Amino acid sequence: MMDHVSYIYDNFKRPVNSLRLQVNAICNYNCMFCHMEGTDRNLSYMTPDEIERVVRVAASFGVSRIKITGGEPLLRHDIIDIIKRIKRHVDDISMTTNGVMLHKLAYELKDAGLKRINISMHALNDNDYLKITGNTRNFRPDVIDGIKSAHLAGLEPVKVNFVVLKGINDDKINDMMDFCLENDAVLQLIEYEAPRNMENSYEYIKYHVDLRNINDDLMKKSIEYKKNTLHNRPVYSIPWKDGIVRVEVVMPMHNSDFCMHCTRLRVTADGKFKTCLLRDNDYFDIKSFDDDYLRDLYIKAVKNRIPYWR
Ligand SMILES: Nc1nc2c(ncn2[C@@H]2O[C@H](COP(=O)(O)OP(=O)(O)OP(=O)(O)O)[C@@H](O)[C@H]2O)c(=O)[nH]1
Ligand SMILES: C[S@@+](CC[C@H](N)C(=O)[O-])C[C@H]1O[C@@H](n2cnc3c(N)ncnc32)[C@H](O)[C@@H]1O
Ligand code: SF4
Ligand code: SF4
Repeated sequence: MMDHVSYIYDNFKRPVNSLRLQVNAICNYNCMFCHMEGTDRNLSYMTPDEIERVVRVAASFGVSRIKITGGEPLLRHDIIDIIKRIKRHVDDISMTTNGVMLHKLAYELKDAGLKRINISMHALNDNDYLKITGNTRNFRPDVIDGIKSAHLAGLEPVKVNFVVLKGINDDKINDMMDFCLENDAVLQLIEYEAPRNMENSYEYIKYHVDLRNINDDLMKKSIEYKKNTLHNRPVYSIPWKDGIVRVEVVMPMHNSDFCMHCTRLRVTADGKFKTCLLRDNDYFDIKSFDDDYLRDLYIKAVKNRIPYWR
């Protein structure tokens, strides 16, 4: 573990203290809104050793948080090995998953070094869940088992990701607050996001909900208000039924404050640094996993980061 290392700053005074690591770009779902972390679906992947080399170099520049994502990260048969290797260099390891495989893996993930987990579940009824995830087989009960197993295994906090979609689930936020209260989870309300060139698409206009009004309403109801330093995202504590539920709101669209607090560099499944989710011309190909080469490329990528919404 590296102590007292200084971060590399980009030219907008943003330090990079975390990596968003896409460990694959395949998935057992086909969600109607999926951005695939700004990549295409493809079969590429880095080996656990290659991932460890990238993480070691990032840690040497002060990176202390790793977010594991995909595709669906739990489809990798070697995910436990990957986490164990990351853990040698970084403590705060989290994952975002659709949760289908989680009930089988939660304890192993925790033992390997995973600290916390975000589980995507965008509907509480089967029809909407199948429609959103593009599936014919219903894994929603497995996902709920996964949420419960994550708690039992000690992955804390458990967050439930909920992308708000007009006409599909935007009237279900209260139900999700009930669910999160019952399951001791943080509800993460997420605005459907897209790059500028997709904002006028039929799909986007049809389903996008601006979360600002919902956010204002939550703020009024809250008794405590904190910030997730990443993106300066608001986290509210809201008295709800017989308890208190925490709700985080992710409002990335046209939000310059969100981008000014973006402190992560991305790594794609096919071995590239990527400076921004919404850009498509910002890749730095990791052609060699040699330390010196990786260090130079890492610095180059960080220095090329530009806030998307300004
Ligand atoms: N525009 C943009 N959206 C992001 C970025 N990182 C995450 N998101 C979106 O934020 C939502 C939540 O992402 P998660 O992977 O669950 O969580 P996280 O952003 O890593 O943060 P934590 O909840 O603190 O672990 C998803 O819809 C992501 O697409 C980013 O750097 N830029
Ligand atoms: C790309 S997925 C990868 C991890 C995993 N497969 C999952 O779905 O949780 C990461 C997160 O981004 C969210 N997401 C995907 N496309 C999105 C979009 N266009 N707008 C907002 N969030 C999106 C997903 O719901 C999920 O919470
Ligand atoms: S589960 Fe995740 S990666 Fe898979 S399609 Fe849905 S959002 Fe995309
Ligand atoms: S600059 Fe903005 S859009 Fe790009 S990755 Fe960071 S927060 Fe996301």
